[in-house]
Amino acid sequence: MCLLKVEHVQKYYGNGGNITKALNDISFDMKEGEFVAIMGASGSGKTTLLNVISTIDTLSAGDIYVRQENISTKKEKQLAAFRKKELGFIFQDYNLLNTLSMEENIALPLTLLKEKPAVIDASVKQMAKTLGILDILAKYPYEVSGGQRQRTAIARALIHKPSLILADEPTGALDSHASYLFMEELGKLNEERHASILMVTHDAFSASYAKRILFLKDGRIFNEIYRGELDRKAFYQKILDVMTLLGGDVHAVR
Ligand SMILES: Nc1ncnc2c1ncn2[C@@H]1O[C@H](COP(=O)(O)OP(=O)(O)OP(=O)(O)O)[C@@H](O)[C@H]1O
Repeated sequence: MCLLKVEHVQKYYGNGGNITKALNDISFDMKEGEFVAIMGASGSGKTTLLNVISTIDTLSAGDIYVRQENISTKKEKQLAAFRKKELGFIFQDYNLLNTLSMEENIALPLTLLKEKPAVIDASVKQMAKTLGILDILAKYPYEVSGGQRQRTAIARALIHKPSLILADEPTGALDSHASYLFMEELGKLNEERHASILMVTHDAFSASYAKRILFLKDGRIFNEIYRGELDRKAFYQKILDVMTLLGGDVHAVR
């Protein structure tokens, strides 16, 4: 079933003679259970695309449907409810709140949805057990390891069973080993729990865990590649090839 439909989306910043077309007629679909990465050079529109899909930012033109519901026409109050219920977020720095325990951090989406305390408690325990972080629930973010913070961020993104997980440069602040561990977790989430994931990244290694990659250039979809039957390493090589083609230089696409 179609989970996300992005139709002729445009986003302009500025006015008069000083307009930046951050998104210039973007259209694509995402099915339930897909894992899609968005790549492209700095300034190509990646974060803007994620922000309009997450309704954090408004569109200049076009429509976005989540499960056939047009989210571009909703009012702010409805949007807030939509974000809380349907979306899970994973940010570069994980955005865990230092004043909340790990348990409270994970529970946050359910607390915002005004779930009953007993339901919250059971869900958090279940999720923490799955991710192997049961023993740190009473601790605070600054008292645990980087890997445990990652797992907590994943638990929080999943606890309310969102339709779509949006990740913006989730490995951006991690070294290569931590990136590997994080992407293994995210990959498992997609493979084993069929989570639908849309991830912005500039990193070919992280992108190689996705099943499909959209390459943006100057606010447009410039290229699209599928993993198909390739194993992850072969897909990684293919991504590097496209990046070279795109930028003339791998480093130009960060
Ligand atoms: N709030 C804003 N006001 C004006 N211009 C903006 C704003 N946000 C983004 N832009 C412009 O829109 C374009 C796309 O920006 P965006 O942040 O989406 O790119 P990106 O691909 O995510 O880049 P990066 O990899 O550097 O994060 C850029 O030209 C940027 O300067």
